[in-house]
Amino acid sequence: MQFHSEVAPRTCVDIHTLEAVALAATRSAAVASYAWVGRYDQEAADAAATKAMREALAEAPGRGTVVIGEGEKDDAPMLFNGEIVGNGNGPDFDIAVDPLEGTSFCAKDLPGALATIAFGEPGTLWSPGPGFYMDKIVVPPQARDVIDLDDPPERTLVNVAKALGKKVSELRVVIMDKPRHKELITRVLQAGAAVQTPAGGDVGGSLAVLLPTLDVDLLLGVGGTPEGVMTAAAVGALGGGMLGRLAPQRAAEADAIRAAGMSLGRVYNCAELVSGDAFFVATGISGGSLLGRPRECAGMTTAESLLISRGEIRYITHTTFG
Ligand SMILES: O=P(O)(O)OC[C@H]1O[C@](O)(COP(=O)(O)O)[C@@H](O)[C@@H]1O
Ligand SMILES: [Mn+2]
Repeated sequence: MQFHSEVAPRTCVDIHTLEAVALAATRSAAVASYAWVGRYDQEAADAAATKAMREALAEAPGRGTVVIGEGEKDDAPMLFNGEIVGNGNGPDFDIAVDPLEGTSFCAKDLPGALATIAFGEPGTLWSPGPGFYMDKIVVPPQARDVIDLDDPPERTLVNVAKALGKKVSELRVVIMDKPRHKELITRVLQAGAAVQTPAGGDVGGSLAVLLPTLDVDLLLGVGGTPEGVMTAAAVGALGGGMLGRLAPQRAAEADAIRAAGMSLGRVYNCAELVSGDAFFVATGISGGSLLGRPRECAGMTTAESLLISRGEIRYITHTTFG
């Protein structure tokens, strides 16, 4: 599989080259922000991750467009929406980045902070415009055809349980522990399912749904739009199911979405959030069940990453010397 360049002479760069760039980018971001783990300085950690990821992406063969970064929400000066990355010698590609996903986990030295990126062919990554938040459902492949964002959670649980060959009481649902999810958590518990309620990090929560080794069955609730698009790259590559709908959390956000001519009611499926070939890469920053934290020892730095691409998950432990 190749991402093609539209410039003449037509060039092709093997997808593995872009995967290597993506891995270098998340690894650099993870190692840079690891220096800030447990230092209670979210901004410094975010800035270090973003700067390192941006420098690594400058080496990418081709011309990448940052379709979504965290720029607008976090007022970040780098890797903002529309920024062009890469050395220009190669294909066009789109990226969605979150150099430090789980900023507060990093600042407080809690598990779950990740450096993340998704690469897609040009025009394939959905742009949420001024929408910062979206309602999401993420399920494994077996349940991809039974989800509906308009269903009440009780019905979703029944349908997903059936598709997974389980009872509702055997389901475990990831829902971020946010005030907006109080009622949702109560209803899921009353329906008989168990919940896992991390303080944040719905990319990691969604990955856990997709990975057979981690004991969760679906993710529900409202999280960030950048995180939603990156999640969709991973979900789509593995054939899982995902639905999303903009869910503004403030009147100004809703107004901006309407002013941009976007629909507040529209439900996007995974193939609409990421509409072509794409891959997803993450590197661990603060450790946890998904990926360990970077380790430095005797002049060597080791980082743990995963790459999700076209039906496979690869775990990469990478050690650099010097
Ligand atoms: O904390 P909020 O404002 O509800 O936003 C939810 C989003 O924030 C996160 O928990 C953390 O994201 P950042 O560290 O990039 O801010 C995401 O996983 C989630 O989608
Ligand atoms: Mn994030």
